[in-house]
Amino acid sequence: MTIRIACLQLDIAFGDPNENERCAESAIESAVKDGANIIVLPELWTTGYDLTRLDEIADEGAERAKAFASRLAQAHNIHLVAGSVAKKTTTGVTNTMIVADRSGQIVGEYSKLHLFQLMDEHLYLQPGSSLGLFSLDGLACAGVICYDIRFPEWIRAHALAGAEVLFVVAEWPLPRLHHWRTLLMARAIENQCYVVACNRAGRDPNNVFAGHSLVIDPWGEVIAEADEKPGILSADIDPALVADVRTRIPVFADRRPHDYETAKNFFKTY
Ligand SMILES: NC(=O)CCC(=O)C(=O)O
Repeated sequence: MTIRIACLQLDIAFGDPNENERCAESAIESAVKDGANIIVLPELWTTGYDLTRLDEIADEGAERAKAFASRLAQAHNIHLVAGSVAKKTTTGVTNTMIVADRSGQIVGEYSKLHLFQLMDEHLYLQPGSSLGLFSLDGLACAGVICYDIRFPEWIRAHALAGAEVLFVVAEWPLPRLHHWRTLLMARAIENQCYVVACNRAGRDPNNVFAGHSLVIDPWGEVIAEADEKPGILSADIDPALVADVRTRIPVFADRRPHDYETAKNFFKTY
């Protein structure tokens, strides 16, 4: 059975949660009309990278984003991988992904583990400390955020737990478009999973963003790719393909973790 995915490649109004919610809701309605079962939003889609104003605009406990995701998921009977938002906590602000299932339950919450210094995240945000695993109608899913895709061992931990679909939400700048496409394809091929990657479009005061949201199958084939403009990228995925590819080339069964450990200390002996 196929599942229709829609990535909402939005342009994000800098530091304006009200305007961004309005745009996201209207894009969600369009994707629903097109038959989407799972809808994905980009990274920090309510505020953008307006990090100097987080005191004012970050979402207390991500409660507003959770209410938004829960209401729309239930109203439209869809799963909503509601991108990430700046979540205010007692120990600082995190870059946190929220996932609501079709019943309106919040079934996933993951805070970005690897903070991206080139965009000053380490100055304003706290890293998370938990895995990004969740389940949607029995489909084993993982969610990661932008820079996280440069850490294959982090994605592997999710694949080893059984993830069949990796959702990536991002604000990835245009100058590194080549890295974005190549890293996403590599993560799909090495983990033999679907990769659904939703990037933002447009620009902010510091960056021009790449767009090019992608859906890649477990064989590494790009089945849908957006251009750089705002829009909705739709694709149908077939979860049965994951088991098929994993049977054809049994990468997981052929792993030799014990031997990988021995490499760690090799040069320390000199
Ligand atoms: N928002 C991000 O994490 C951007 C990551 C990025 O641009 C990269 O090159 O990595």
